Amino acid sequence: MAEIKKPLEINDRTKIERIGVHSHIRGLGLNSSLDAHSASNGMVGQLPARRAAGLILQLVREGRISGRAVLLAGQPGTGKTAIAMGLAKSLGPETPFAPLSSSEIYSLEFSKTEALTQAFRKAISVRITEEVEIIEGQVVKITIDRPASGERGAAWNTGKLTLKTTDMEAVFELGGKMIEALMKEKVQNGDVITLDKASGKVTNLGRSTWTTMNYDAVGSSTKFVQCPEGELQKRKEVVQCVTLHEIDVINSRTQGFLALFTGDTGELSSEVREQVNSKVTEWLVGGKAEIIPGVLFIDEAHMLDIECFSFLNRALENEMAPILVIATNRGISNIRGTNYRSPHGIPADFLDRLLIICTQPYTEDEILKILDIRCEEEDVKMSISAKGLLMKISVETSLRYAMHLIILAALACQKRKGALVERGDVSRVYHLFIDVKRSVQYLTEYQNEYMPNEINETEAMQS
Ligand SMILES: Nc1ncnc2c1ncn2[C@@H]1O[C@H](COP(=O)(O)OP(=O)(O)OP(=O)(O)O)[C@@H](O)[C@H]1O
Repeated sequence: MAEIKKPLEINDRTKIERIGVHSHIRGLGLNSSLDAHSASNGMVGQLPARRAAGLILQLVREGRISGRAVLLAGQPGTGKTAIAMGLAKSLGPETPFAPLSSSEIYSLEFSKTEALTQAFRKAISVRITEEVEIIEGQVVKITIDRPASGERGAAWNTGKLTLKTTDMEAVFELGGKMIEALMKEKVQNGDVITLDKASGKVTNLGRSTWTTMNYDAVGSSTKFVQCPEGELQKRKEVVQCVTLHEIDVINSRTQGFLALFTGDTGELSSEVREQVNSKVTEWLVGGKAEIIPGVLFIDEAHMLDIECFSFLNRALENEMAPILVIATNRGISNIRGTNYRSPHGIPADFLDRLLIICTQPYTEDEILKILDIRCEEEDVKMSISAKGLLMKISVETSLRYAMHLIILAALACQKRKGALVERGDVSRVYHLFIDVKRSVQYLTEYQNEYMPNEINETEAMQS
């Protein structure tokens, strides 16, 4: 591999915010001395677990995390994933957080170890500082030559760009790609722009303060910048943060840059990874880069098998390893693929290296507060007595089930043209959608009415 390529602009991906099950979680809700507020940042209760997660956050921030692994253990719906999300939100934009559910490891496209290796490398960022050559100036004039054929829709291939600083002015020839980049950035006379000479990337920095005197009125959102001084061509220090996985994908001949967007990376060769590692080490030694280990979160950890645990054990020994946070709601159960029983379905030697954080069931007050936050998040106005009923349902069934009923009750309310969700709306949807307990009860009652399956028939024959 001649040269290791770094991805450009990959951190510019637009995030689409949806109302998801954890969208109300905005952080761990801790104060500056890492004590947990009873309700803050969308997080309610679980004070010891949140405090413990706060200490992990501190370790990550101080970079003292190599080889550490944390287990979040607790009953279903007690906020293990919510705490991991809170941790992720508190990390800051440069620290990577790679979430993974154990079931994603078992794929036909790649081996378990490949899936885990990719996940590990998604949780390690490299901050690269380098000097690039740029052209920076205020646009005086853009001339684009009409296509010779005069055909409508024919591409504009050539043109000229005049740029100036406070000290000089120069004209640059434009090619088709550069014209496209200028159009994409909506560059017009009077804007201050930079052109990256290596990649051809155009950045529109804003309107030059000089233009206000010469051009028409501008909108209130317009950003003003000074007209650059000195030479048009200069060297500038730029900082990029990319994960090791992103560098791997870009340097993998078979995958290429677009795979980052489709997520269709397939197996990456260990050769590419070795070359990327040695290049990154070179950058580190030369002071051009810095490693930022982040957090790898694996949910449903009881679904990992003995090979995965042995891989994780070894991967954690690596000095570049991120912090590993795993979560499970299982008690004593079989280690996947074996007949051995073990706490949480996790082998004893692996358990021994974990810091264990336990989550506890919620009190009625805490459930009420969480439901309140969810109503706000889903923009649902609900009466106090309806919330009380929802809380009772949550105690009898589960927090998740009660949370699902919020939007359903709001729809029932909308249907009767009500302004406030009332007890009756909650009760109506409670009877329309059954929870797990009632589903099991129903199944036991009507078991014989269902189609028999193969296992039942075989079992019946054996007995
Ligand atoms: N302490 C909390 N504060 C605010 N919201 C919470 C809290 N705990 C749980 N929730 C919310 O309740 C729902 C269920 O919680 P979560 O998925 O985190 O539970 P879990 O322990 O990971 O469950 P499981 O073991 O079934 O995976 C989620 O929508 C979560 O955001």
